[in-house]
Amino acid sequence: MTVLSARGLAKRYADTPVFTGIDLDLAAGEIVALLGESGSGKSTLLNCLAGLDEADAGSITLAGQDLRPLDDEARSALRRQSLGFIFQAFHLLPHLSVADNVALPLRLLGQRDDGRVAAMLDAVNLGSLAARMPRQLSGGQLQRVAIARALVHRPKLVLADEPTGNLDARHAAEVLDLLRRCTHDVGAACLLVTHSDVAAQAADRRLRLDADGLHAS
Ligand SMILES: Nc1ncnc2c1ncn2[C@@H]1O[C@H](COP(=O)(O)OP(=O)(O)OP(=O)(O)O)[C@@H](O)[C@H]1O
Repeated sequence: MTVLSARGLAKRYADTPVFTGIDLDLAAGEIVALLGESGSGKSTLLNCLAGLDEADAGSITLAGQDLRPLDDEARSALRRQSLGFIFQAFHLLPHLSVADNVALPLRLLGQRDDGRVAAMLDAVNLGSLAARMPRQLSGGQLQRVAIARALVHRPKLVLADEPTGNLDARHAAEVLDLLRRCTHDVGAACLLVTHSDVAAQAADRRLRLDADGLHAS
């Protein structure tokens, strides 16, 4: 089942084109690595898919819904429901506990499910740290909280921007393994921006972004 379909996506900043003619399909259950040189536009593409930035041209169909005819509010609602985002710098809220950070996507959907939050924390091996504050965790632990938060509402699509960029090899492998397992468990598709060969090889397939567009790698 196709979770995300993008056609003809293009983005430029002032006079500088970042990418053009991007077509992309992601199926439920697959992890796809997005590779490319620094500055090739990987983060920009991810942000456009997530609605954090706006493409200048093209269409995006997410969970069967074409985003174009939707107003801002409907787009945001669909993205809240269907999307999980993992940032390189974690982006946890410092004044909320680990459990409350993980519960956030559910709260934004008007839901409360303490059992689901606890199960997600167990899935990333952080069950015993639920009451801690983010400043009391290591980098690898923070990234695992971010994975739990991105998946707690069972999104159809997970976008991860260099989720292992800040971690040493052992913790990076652990986080990738968790991401793969959790993504498969919730049946999501995952697009993973990475500079790491190990992460790229762990993906189901690899795409490379360059000046000519997006190619199988
Ligand atoms: N807000 C912005 N305004 C102008 N130019 C931008 C903006 N954001 C990104 N760019 C430019 O767009 C291009 C793509 O940037 P982007 O961050 O998407 O690349 P990337 O492939 O993710 O790079 P890296 O691997 O280094 O993170 C770069 O040339 C960058 O300078």
